[in-house]
Amino acid sequence: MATIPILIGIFLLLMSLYLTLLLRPKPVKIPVKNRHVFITGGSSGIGLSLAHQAASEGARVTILARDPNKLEQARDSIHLSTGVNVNIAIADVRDFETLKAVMDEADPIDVLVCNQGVYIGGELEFQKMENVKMMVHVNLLGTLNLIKAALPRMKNNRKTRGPASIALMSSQAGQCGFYGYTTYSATKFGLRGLGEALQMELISDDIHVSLIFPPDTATPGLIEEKKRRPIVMRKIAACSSPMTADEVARKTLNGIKSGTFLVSCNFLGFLMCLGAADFAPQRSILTAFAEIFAAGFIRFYAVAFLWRFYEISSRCNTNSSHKRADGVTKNSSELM
Ligand SMILES: NC(=O)C1=CN([C@@H]2O[C@H](COP(=O)(O)OP(=O)(O)OC[C@H]3O[C@@H](n4cnc5c(N)ncnc54)[C@H](OP(=O)(O)O)[C@@H]3O)[C@@H](O)[C@H]2O)C=CC1
Ligand SMILES: CCCCCCCCCCCCCCCC(=O)[C@@H](N)CO
Repeated sequence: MATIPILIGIFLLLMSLYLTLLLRPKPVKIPVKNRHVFITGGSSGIGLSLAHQAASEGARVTILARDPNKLEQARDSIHLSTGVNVNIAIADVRDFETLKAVMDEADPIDVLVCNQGVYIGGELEFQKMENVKMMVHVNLLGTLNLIKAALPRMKNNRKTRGPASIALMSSQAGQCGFYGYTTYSATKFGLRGLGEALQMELISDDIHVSLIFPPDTATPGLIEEKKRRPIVMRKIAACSSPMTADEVARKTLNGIKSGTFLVSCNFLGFLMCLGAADFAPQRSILTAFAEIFAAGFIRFYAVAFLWRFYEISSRCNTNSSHKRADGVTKNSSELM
């Protein structure tokens, strides 16, 4: 009878050995103190909270966005609460040449956080093509622009400067495609492919990629989004409660510092990451263990969530007059 626990013990031991030998990349610690942390979309919401936290941990911080007034307000608020002066950079991430000029002028970057992002809600059918293109351009191409502009100087003298990080701000809508998020989800799922490939390209340069998957987060961006959110998505979003920008920024900074590839922000997000590990690089034996053993159970749980999401979608949409009567639902993007 004692043979079963012994067999289980041997199995777990072999599994640990397998993971210890094979898991890549190796664990890493990425400090932020006295290092240059460059945050796009750093004048508002999650990016602004992150800038506050990085500055208070002794990082040299630069925030980038388009609106100079918002950037200056952000700089003043960070100075007021931390006593630290952050640098500001004015650029649109869609403009590669300006980004290149900004990156060539700034101190070489140790931690690049590609956090800028836009969401214009609504069903694809009713969305203006210019808004579809704008989301792809800012969220996905903008991130590629940033990385391409920053990389040459990030790689320089890396051996003497220690490990670096590139963090990509995805979303839980980059793990599950939600109603009203066709384009946005495409851009945020796109960041996952980008991140996996980039990590493989940059591992020998000691540059480590993190992908962050926040749920709804109380920011100026979310306030705007909620004004036009399709009713189906309002009901789906009610399945999980919003986090504060400070909480998400804390998870982001911890994820960056530990070189974690898939960074979740709340418990449901943690389950989503465990269940969708696929080919994500993994450094932690414990998490790899959990991914291997939890995947099936999480799929079981996810099926129940999907059942609920599809119930909501078909109940709200079977009566098309109801849909049309709700201006927010049907004409969401036409309002833009
Ligand atoms: N809030 C939420 O519920 C969630 C947000 N996210 C993601 O987190 C990130 C931050 O979101 P949140 O804090 O809500 O954002 P906000 O809308 O509050 O702020 C967006 C920031 O991005 C900047 N920005 C927008 N467009 C550009 C551009 N073309 N070039 C440069 N900067 C730009 C804005 O400044 P300016 O307009 O001056 O350029 C601003 O600083 C986004 O990528 C978002 O998709 C993910 C999950 C949930
Ligand atoms: C086992 C798995 C369970 C999964 C359940 C998940 C329930 C999540 C509800 C909706 C979350 C919406 C996130 C989008 C946030 C976002 O990116 C926008 N706010 C952009 O501004």
